[in-house]
Amino acid sequence: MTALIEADHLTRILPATVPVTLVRDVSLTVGEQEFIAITGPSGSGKSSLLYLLGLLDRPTSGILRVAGRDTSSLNDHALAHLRLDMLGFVFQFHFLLPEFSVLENVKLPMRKAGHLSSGEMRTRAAGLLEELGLAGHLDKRPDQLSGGQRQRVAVARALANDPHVVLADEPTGSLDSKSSEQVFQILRDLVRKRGKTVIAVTHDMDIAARVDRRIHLVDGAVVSDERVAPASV
Ligand SMILES: Nc1ncnc2c1ncn2[C@@H]1O[C@H](COP(=O)(O)OP(=O)(O)OP(=O)(O)O)[C@@H](O)[C@H]1O
Repeated sequence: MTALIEADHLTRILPATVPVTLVRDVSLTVGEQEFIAITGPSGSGKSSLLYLLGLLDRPTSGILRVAGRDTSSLNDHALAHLRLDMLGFVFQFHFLLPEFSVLENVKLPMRKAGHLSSGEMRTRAAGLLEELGLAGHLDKRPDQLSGGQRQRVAVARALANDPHVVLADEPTGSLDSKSSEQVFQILRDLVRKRGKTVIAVTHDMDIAARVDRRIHLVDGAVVSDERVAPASV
């Protein structure tokens, strides 16, 4: 298994009068084409761990390697580039820019990465949106779409730079059951059909039951890391 992300005794402590341990001594390896759920009670550190794995936060101690690179030695600029090249994010709330069109929102991470021409960005963004069933909505603004459609735009944006790993924080948390199922199927297809790795923080037991690996946290620590046979649905 090629390791995409390797966490070695990661701990994240929030400095305060009484320091808060968000993530406690977590070691794990994430490989290619894995479909992973991070589960655990509210406040168990799921989002905090996702942010560390996604290079949105730095550990207090421990080593995090992404694509074999020790991230502790990287400055913020290098970290941002590694993030743009390797990782895509989907959050519970879509965080699309309201004043930009759907197409522009998906082009934004491509602009930041700076690898493509304007025409290439447009073609790629439109292609992703079409694949996600949003062909007729390219020029709309996010507030003209339903919640499920907005979340699909957020998935397209996460895929903008063709990342190896998509990290999702409660991706279905604000959706009705039909839209949740659609987003689940899209995430599953990213793994099955596009060979991506997906790591999703979720409270949704229906989703957690259908992934290939479940990492369960309690009080910031991994209490179980269970691989299951890939589900057919
Ligand atoms: N900036 C902060 N300041 C103080 N406490 C924080 C901060 N960020 C997180 N925490 C606390 O750290 C713990 C872990 O938070 P985190 O959001 O990672 O948990 P979670 O498992 O994702 O929770 P939830 O399921 O409710 O979203 C919680 O007790 C939270 O209240």
